[in-house]
Amino acid sequence: MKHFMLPKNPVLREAATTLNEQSPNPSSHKTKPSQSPSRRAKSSKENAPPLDPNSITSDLKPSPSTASAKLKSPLPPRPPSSNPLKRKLSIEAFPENSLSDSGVKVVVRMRPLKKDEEEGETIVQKISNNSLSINGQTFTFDSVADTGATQLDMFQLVGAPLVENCLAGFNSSVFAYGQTGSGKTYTMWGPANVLSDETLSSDEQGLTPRVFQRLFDRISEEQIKHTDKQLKYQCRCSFLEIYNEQITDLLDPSQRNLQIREDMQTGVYVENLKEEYVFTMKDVTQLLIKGLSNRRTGATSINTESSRSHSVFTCVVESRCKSMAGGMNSLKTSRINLVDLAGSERQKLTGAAGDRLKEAGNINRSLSQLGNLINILAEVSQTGKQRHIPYRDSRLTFLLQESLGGNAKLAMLCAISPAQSCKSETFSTLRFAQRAKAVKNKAVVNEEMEDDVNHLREVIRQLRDELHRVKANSNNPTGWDPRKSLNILKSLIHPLPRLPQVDEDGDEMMEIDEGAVEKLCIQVGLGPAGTTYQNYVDEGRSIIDQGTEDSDVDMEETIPEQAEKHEILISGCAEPARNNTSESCEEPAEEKGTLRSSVSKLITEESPNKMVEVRSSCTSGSQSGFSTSISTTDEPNGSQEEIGNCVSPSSLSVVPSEVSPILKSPTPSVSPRLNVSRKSLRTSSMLTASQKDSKDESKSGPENCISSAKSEPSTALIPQTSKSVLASTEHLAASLHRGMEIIDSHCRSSVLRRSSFRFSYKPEESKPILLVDRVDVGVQTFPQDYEISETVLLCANCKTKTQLEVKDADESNLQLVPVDGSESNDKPKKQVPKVHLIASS
Ligand SMILES: Nc1ncnc2c1ncn2[C@@H]1O[C@H](COP(=O)(O)OP(=O)(O)OP(=O)(O)O)[C@@H](O)[C@H]1O
Repeated sequence: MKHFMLPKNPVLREAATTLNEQSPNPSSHKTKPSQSPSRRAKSSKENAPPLDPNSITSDLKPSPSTASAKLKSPLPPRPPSSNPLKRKLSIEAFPENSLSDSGVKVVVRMRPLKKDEEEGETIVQKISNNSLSINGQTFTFDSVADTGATQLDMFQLVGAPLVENCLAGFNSSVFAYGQTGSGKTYTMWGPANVLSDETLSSDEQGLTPRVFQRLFDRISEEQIKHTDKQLKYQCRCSFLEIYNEQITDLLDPSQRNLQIREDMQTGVYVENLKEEYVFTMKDVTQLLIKGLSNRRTGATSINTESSRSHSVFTCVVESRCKSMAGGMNSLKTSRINLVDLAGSERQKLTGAAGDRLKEAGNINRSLSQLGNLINILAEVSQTGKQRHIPYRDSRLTFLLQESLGGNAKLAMLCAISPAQSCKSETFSTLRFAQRAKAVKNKAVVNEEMEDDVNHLREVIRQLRDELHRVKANSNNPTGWDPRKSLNILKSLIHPLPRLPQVDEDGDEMMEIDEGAVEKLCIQVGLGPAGTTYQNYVDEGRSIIDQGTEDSDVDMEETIPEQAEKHEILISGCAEPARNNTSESCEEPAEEKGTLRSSVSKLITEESPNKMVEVRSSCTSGSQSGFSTSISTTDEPNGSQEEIGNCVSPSSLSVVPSEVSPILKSPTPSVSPRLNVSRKSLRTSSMLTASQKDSKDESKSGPENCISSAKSEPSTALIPQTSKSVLASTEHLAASLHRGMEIIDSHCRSSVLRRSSFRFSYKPEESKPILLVDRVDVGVQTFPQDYEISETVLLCANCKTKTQLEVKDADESNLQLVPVDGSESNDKPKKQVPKVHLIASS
């Protein structure tokens, strides 16, 4: 039979002998692109039926060489657990009424005896419409068609429901399974000489042409019925075969060894498989004739035109309509898979040799893998146990996986022979059919509503947000995200143009465009790029430092290097006080550490070439506030250079650069460092000298720090007064904003700018802050309507306050500070005493 396959493609015939020698490596086989992306096959997971392992001769069962071949099989790489989720989601995404917990429909068809078999005994008897017996053993299925069943009967049993399922939006598949010569091809396609009969006048028309005739009839009916919905259908078909584990496009036989691909959106598909749009029965018939004529067949002792490959005819049916209710568009997509498997055969029976033997081995192997898959699916369906489903065992099962236990309604058409000679094979087929009957698929209506799309987008957005939040918290238990804070800080620096926002959710290391920040600083008018950049960095760091008050246990390690680098250190209070402050601010260690770490990271990422030191200090005083001082040291050619700018109106300090009191402190402090720094940057927060003066100087110390903190719990800018301040980035950012306003104000009013500055913030009830005499160091950043009352020098070590007498300072304790505030080496510099200069009112 199969005389419709007359014009065998010579290319394929030739290829049949060479394909086995080709490497299965996908990269080694080029395929030309498909006609258009829209025509590219996206045949989702398609299905195929299994083979009873019992029917396979032992010499054809999987062997080590088989396993090796399997490893070489160029199936797409296994996605990282995304597929199960995808499948799960795709099923759960549908409303319950669109779900169909459908078992596999099994129909057994018994072909008539052949002439050479007629003398023998018929071993199979039909008992009822759904049961039969063989050698006294009864099998029950969904339907049993005996030898008198017609092609139309088979269509009514299998084809008609398939069409209705398809129009409802379900994927629908039919697999023809059975031993060679049992009538699979006859049932699926019908004889070739009647295939071209578009009127289906021949009783021998196969299932497939009948299905499409019915499909087109029903489409017409539906369109007439739903004209108000503007119902439109589109069908596109493809036809392929799997021969010796290689895929060939039967509609374009030059496309051989096609590769199976898989992605999240389209599922499993065959790359470069040709798809043809069909609009009439004639279109389909032409495709069937063309494809079947290209299918590989061969003569065996049982079947003169035995199919030597698995063939899969796929039609994707899309329907679009407008819902009357909301005018939303609806898109239903269903896939029809019509699969004619190659027949299993016992080599002893068929006497296969040469190519036939090799083909038989591949056929049996893939059918065996299919049978194994069915066994597992049946077990899972019956017991509910979770098991690995070996879809990747073969091209067949991988390609057809959606139909096997997945999103499809599946009908298994099992063809058997009643001949005595086929008894063993028939038993195997019936057992396979029994197992297939136990498999439960989860078919869903593949419909997308416009509203659904929008809803899913929103869900995705929310999930993404949640994921980002969790990721951020996993890295930072306090929830404080330096990236987020950086963005907030950037956005708060008014009136700066917004800097490019940092991806707060990115996994990669945050890299700050130093140039961009520098540019930003220039734009805001904070002074020369180099120094203002550092100021900018210090702003955030200082404010954060206010909240952390934590310490760096690595302080000791930083001392030698810092000493060598002639850094300028401006700090707010003397060492003991600072140290005590760090210890007395009663910050939770965890918060301190975390925040400190985050801040350090932020700063060091922004300023990788600068050593940054953050210090906080508090002083006693009822008028609490904070001031931030920033110092920058550049050390070109080893020359000592200091740049000190104090924006604070009332505090100014210069500390010795060689060994700063802070560095000497054995108590925790912060010294986040990256790389071998050529610059150092330190910030210490402190109360203004005027505030300090309001209290007894002798009370400055840890106790006063604590008391101050406790006495001013409502002062927003006193970090040590509330833990919430630590956790609130916005709060810190607000502090920065306030500070920046002050800076802005200063920038507008001040004639001079310096390379470093200090700014302070005080509650309204605090005393007026007086400007400090700049001398050569620092710069005042407050409006000039303040008057300097006095200048006091406070020793960084002993905290004693004295009148500033630069000339008395020990020359060895002098540092060079650029007068104009720039970092340039060319700028004039002036020696200043390396001691804290604190201006107090
Ligand atoms: N129900 C039937 N009525 C009449 N003839 C049939 C029927 N079933 C099968 N035949 C005939 O039996 C022969 C084998 O059928 P067919 O080629 O369809 O078997 P097959 O299962 O496809 O075999 P293979 O697996 O080797 O391809 C053909 O000549 C076919 O015409």
